[in-house]
Amino acid sequence: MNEFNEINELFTNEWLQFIEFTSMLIQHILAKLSEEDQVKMRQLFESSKLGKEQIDFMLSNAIIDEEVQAYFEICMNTSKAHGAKKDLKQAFKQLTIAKEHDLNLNLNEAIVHYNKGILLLDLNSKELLSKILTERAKILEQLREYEECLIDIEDAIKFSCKTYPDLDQFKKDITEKLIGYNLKLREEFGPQRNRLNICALTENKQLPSASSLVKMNYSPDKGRFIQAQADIPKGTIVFAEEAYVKWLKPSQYEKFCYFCIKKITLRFFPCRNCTNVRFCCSNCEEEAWNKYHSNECNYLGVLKYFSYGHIAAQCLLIAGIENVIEIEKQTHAELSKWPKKEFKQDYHTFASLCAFDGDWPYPYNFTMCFAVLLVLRLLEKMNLITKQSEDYSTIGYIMIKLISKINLNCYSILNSKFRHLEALNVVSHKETNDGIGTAIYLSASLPSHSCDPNCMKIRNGSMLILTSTRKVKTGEEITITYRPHFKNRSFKDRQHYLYENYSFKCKCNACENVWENIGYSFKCPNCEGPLILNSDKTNYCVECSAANVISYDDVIKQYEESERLIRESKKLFAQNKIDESKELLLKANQILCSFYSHNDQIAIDYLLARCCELQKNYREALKYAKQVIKKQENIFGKSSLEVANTLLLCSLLCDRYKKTFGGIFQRQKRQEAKLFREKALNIFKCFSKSEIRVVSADFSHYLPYVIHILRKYGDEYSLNYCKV
Ligand SMILES: C[S@@+](CC[C@H](N)C(=O)[O-])C[C@H]1O[C@@H](n2cnc3c(N)ncnc32)[C@H](O)[C@@H]1O
Repeated sequence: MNEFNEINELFTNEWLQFIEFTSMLIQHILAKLSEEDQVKMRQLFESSKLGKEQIDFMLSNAIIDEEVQAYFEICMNTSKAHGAKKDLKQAFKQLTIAKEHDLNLNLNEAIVHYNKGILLLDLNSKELLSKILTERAKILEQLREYEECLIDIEDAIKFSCKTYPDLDQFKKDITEKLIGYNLKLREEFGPQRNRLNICALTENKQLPSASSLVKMNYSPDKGRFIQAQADIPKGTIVFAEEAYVKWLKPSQYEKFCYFCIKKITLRFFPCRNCTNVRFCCSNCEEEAWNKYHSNECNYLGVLKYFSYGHIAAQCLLIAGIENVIEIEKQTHAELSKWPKKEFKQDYHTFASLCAFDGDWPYPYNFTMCFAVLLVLRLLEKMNLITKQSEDYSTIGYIMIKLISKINLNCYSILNSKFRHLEALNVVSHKETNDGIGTAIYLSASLPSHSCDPNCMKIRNGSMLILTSTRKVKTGEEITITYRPHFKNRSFKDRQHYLYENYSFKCKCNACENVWENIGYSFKCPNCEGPLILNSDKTNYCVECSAANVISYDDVIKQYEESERLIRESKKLFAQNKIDESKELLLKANQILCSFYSHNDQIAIDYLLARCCELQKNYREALKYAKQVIKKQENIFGKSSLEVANTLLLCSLLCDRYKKTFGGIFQRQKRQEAKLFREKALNIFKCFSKSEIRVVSADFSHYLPYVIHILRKYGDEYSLNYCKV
């Protein structure tokens, strides 16, 4: 078992570590099994689908049982060795340091030590907790962090057994300050700075958290899907749903609320039992505790290795094991009878979610099975099941099904509510992965995928919002993208990705019509037509149908060189070496000339416009900005936010340009600036209902100008931006 400890040290990502570990373990186990069992195990895990058979085999084999137990104990001992415990003495030590910092006006340091102290405090000492929360609130007040301060005061009032008129007054004062402060922000930045003000929709009786404009329907091709039952204007919220299960990556335990996944900034509320996880307030702590954390709390050190296994365990705990067994037995037969008449937000619904139907590759399926056995062991420890129970292996099997459902229906929870590229309406060549957790939504699991979707996802903590990105007509299907978009992957790559990851052959409109992304293609050496590149290195020209006419590796090499040049030029730009930066950009531009409209070309033109602007060469800056518009129209559409942003940039450049002229030219440029501005505002207005106007990263430099324009000319709602 020593080698396993080494692996523990090697990996920072628990799940990767676990996969690596189980891959190694399978060899270890095979070597110990009888020849007959070796053959059986190989067959079970190398060829057939994961299910009851594998679970039963693993449960009935004494050697495997021993290995499971041995690993389980290692995890338990490791987590015991590393986990800090509540310690009143240490807590007081921290609180004393905090007080000293407070007296010396080192307010941020004081908060750090209050946090450390509160984490170690026994929450049963309610009066003490209330007193310390009040002290922390006072510091937060001095830091003008009124929202955070108010949460502490409310918790202080909640935990205090006595009535404190002082606390009530404190709450009143801070509430007033907060209103005043928000009004000030509103004056400076417009309404609702950085905030997406969306309440869960409750109008739809069939689908909780969906708008009444949609309903569920069924087709033999796709199963259940969501359909518009009235015309839906662009920018309408069709789903706003809280996650049924939300799982935070262990590496994020200290950074986000373990229950609602809100970012922890200055302060947090601790778990009543452990020092592993943090909450944004006592209400979240209470809810998590009541729903699942009371059971799993002491075993987080073990569970954190199992990722999907942990999420499945949380599903079981939230739903209640007996309930799950009962309902799973009933619904198993019902799955073929879609659509359901009723759609209740209970475990019944979760059980009826579609499951991943493909084959998990070996030894990944062994990893999953092993995780399930470990969770079963944990459930025993929690006194929720016994090994003697006839349902023991059934729960194992249910867990496998749960994992398959999670695999197919899960959404990533992203670090920032606006960071997701889709929210920027940008389809990027390179995909980013800044997931901090995983969530399951019951209603929002139903929309189908399309490579040309009509809705986009926006995350706000663990809340998922789907909004329409164009007008959706009555009867049309509501679609989102499961990742591939016809603007960033070839038809072949899209089909491959969806089959590999979700086990279905995509039948969306874009795929049925074999749409290729011309905007991302390369130039065919024969006819200069759009040449489509697939990730398996094949390529073909849409215009002359020539196949495999270029070397994939050569193109990628050139592309990487252009990327390097852009990187270097950005560095030079940051050092204020504008001429040198421009030179590299022009070189990169030359390389990318043999490609069609890439995002990278847009980035280059943006930077060139910026260089020219700093050189006060507004005419050339305007030329590059106009080139950006053309490419953006090509990629994102004429009325996209990207185009609107660049139109505003053009208007800014015209304004500056005009100052270098006199008389008639000045008037002409003023007129031009106005035209650009009006076009931009018209686009922004279309997005105003969705309350989302995002300024993309490339554009952040012009943010003050955007704010200025929107405040001066936009409607009341057209300013809700986010720096990214
Ligand atoms: C997350 S579920 C969507 C809800 C599912 N249709 C149901 O009945 O529960 C994903 C499954 O829907 C079907 N599906 C979704 N988008 C599809 C598409 N573009 N083409 C074909 N099938 C699709 C596939 O069976 C896929 O495995």
